[in-house]
Amino acid sequence: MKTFDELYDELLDRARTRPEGSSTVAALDAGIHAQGKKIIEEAGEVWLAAEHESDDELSEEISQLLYRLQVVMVARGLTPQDVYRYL
Ligand SMILES: N=c1c2ncn([C@@H]3O[C@H](COP(=O)(O)OP(=O)(O)OP(=O)(O)O)[C@@H](O)[C@H]3O)c2ncn1[C@@H]1O[C@H](COP(=O)(O)O)[C@@H](O)[C@H]1O
Repeated sequence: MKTFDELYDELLDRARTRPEGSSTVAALDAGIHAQGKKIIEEAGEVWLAAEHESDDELSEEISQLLYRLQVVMVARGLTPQDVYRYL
């Protein structure tokens, strides 16, 4: 179990250390266009899960969307604080 901020710190560390087999390193290397497509894909899955699936399945889809948003944050050099100031 981890918080949004803890996941962000983990992804930042992956970007810096580039460990073998990291999904995050692969996603960062794929570029902003591919990262954006993943956001759209996961957002669609959240929508479908909200209409048709269980709370557990919806929670998992939301976690994947949060992850994909964080990949773009890391790629663009945004911190959680950059985002929180608009909440
Ligand atoms: N929370 C996530 C996470 N959510 C989703 N994903 C990635 O998204 C994939 C699932 O998304 P899809 O439904 O698109 O699956 P897919 O179509 O089969 O995947 P692709 O073929 O498109 O890669 C997973 O296989 C992961 O590659 C994640 N990858 C990593 N994390 C967390 O990020 C941290 C760093 O992970 P690594 O960079 O892999 O070390 C760890 O805490 C992980 O738990």
